[in-house]
Amino acid sequence: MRGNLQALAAMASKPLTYSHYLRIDELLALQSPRSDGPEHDEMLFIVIHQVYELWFKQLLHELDALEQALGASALDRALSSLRRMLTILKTLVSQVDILETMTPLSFSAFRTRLEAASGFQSAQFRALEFRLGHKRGEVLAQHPAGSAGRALLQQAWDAPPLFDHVLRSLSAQGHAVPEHVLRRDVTAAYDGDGAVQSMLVGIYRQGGLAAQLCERLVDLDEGLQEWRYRHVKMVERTIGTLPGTGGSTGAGYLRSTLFRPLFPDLWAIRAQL
Ligand code: HEM
Ligand SMILES: N[C@@H](CC(=O)c1ccccc1NC=O)C(=O)O
Repeated sequence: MRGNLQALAAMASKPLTYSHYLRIDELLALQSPRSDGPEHDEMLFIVIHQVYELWFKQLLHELDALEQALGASALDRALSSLRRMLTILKTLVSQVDILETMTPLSFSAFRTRLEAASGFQSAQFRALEFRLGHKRGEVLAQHPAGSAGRALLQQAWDAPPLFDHVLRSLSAQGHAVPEHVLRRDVTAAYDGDGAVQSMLVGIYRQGGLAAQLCERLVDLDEGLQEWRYRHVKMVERTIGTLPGTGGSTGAGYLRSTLFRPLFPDLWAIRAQL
């Protein structure tokens, strides 16, 4: 207790600086290349992944605000949160360009030091997938019980995905969302519903903020698919047909993850609009 008081007194006496507020010294000490030398490009590899994880953290933070706005049927706030998420997603896609300045030769010079580490193990990416509705039990099980990643994923697993928050908000605003969809098991996959699609067609024809919300959700779905596509092309040019360090077939596996929509109803109705 006395130590805390002394630390607080010391903080109170010193003026707050950029470095102190942002804990820059700690942040810049977090890049630990493992290769001999070390290989110049390993620093880029580490930095870009850490930047991705900070943006994943921000996307999850914005998702909290989006879901809160939907719960209050405050569609203007919901659209602001979505606009920010979409802009972050564009940055995540464009960041792939930076990593593509690394040649296959540079990457292969330190790739063995990555051992079995892989993006497969990104708990925040998987939490984002769960919160956006792409829940898979086997992914949850891949993260050790008691780990921070497992706790994050369990919370995301139990929570209603974004589209359920959208449907509950639309229902609260008087739109005809079927009861069986509102009461569905939120840990189960959702493959779309005809009555929901009819309701959405009505929303589009009515226009307004609810229609804009649906269009931004399509942008979000497309944006994540865009990142997956860029990641596949980067993998193809960097390791070709080599298997992944995470045990997958590599690019072949990643190609199989493309084109799975997060919000199937919004894609199913395009021809009716
Ligand atoms: C040279 C760069 C990269 C290569 C060669 C690469 C390769 C791979 C491969 C082969 C996989 C399949 C799993 C495995 O067997 O390992 C994978 C998965 C993944 N990688 Fe990368 N990756 C690279 C960069 C990145 C970056 C910068 C991120 C950003 C966080 C990232 C995030 C992920 C994620 C989230 C998965 C799981 C995808 C899924 O299962 O849908 N990767 N990566
Ligand atoms: N799975 C990648 C290795 C890799 O890219 C990676 C390794 C450690 C931490 C994050 C990574 N990024 C994506 O998988 C590979 O097979 O080369």
